[in-house]
Amino acid sequence: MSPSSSISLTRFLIEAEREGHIQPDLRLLIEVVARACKSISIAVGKGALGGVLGDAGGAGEASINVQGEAQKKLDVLSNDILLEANAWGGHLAALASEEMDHAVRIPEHYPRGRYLLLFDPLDGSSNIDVNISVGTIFSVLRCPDCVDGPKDEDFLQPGTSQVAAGYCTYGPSTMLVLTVGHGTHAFTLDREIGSFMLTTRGMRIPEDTKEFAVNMSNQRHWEAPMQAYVADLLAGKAGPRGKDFNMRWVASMVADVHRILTRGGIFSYPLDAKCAEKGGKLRLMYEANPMALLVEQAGGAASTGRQRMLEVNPTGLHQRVPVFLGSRNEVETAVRYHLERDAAAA
Ligand SMILES: O=P(O)(O)OC[C@H]1O[C@](O)(COP(=O)(O)O)[C@@H](O)[C@@H]1O
Ligand SMILES: [Mg+2]
Ligand SMILES: [Mg+2]
Repeated sequence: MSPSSSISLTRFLIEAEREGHIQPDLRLLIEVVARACKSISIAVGKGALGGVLGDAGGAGEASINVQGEAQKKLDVLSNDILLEANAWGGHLAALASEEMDHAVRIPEHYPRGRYLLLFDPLDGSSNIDVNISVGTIFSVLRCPDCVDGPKDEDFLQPGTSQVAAGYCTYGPSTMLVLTVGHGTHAFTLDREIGSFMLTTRGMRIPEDTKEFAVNMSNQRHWEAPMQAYVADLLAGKAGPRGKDFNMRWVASMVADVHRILTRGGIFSYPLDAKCAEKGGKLRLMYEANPMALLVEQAGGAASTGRQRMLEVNPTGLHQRVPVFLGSRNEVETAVRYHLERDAAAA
């Protein structure tokens, strides 16, 4: 990685356009999202000084989102920043957010573009108040019916249809990680000049790993294949895997996935008895699909444990799924534990 990269996000996107990887309106849309992420980064960076910590809602009354989760002030603020930045740009037909019940159409009297934008405005909400990395995740789809639509159903496209996906991580440095279907690239915000600068072109996830990320406190609630898989990881050198594994869990998907894109590993949020009714904990459209595209474009793999993530046919805007992603061989091993045990139980 060059510490003195001179390629800005803008220049990178212009090159991608010249090479025919993106259309000019998608370039502008990505620029608008990046600008919104800069504003969120400034708000996150102010912390307690900016009055942005703590729960949203009035005195003694929690504000609950469509996911049934209590919102933080920064969840609401980040959502507003993304809505405001994108609503009138002319590149979008509609937006959908983890924090909103339904998609929002661009009003008819504004120029309506041909893309759909989905986002998790603030990922890792439980970490906001303790000054640990959080992030924003986004995904871009084409609008199939921009004349009469768009409706919620127009967003229900498999992850393979994404034309762009990315995240911004608000950590020690602010980074934007992006794919437009031609590799996964990392940009670091140069706070002095206010631009995202290319710092890694073509991120590659090592195929093998000795590091896993999972919330171990859910162990007793997991399904049998996951129990067996993690038991064998924990058995280390003496066990069937023949090597010792390390564990990391930030509890911000953006931060955990960023580590995996940087040095490998497997991230999982499997099905457990607590979230089985909902289908999982993480959201397909706002979290799993964009991360799956980024990971695949970096040579990794992403699965529900039983199916390639990007091939899941969505049934709802807020659908949840089990997630396994990261180093290709390790994800394939985890999937094998599921499929073999399913077959034996059938
Ligand atoms: O608190 P848990 O169960 O470890 O879950 C952590 C997971 O939940 C999430 O925080 C969910 O995202 P939100 O903060 O956007 O709801 C992920 O980022 C993270 O991987
Ligand atoms: Mg999230
Ligand atoms: Mg969120």
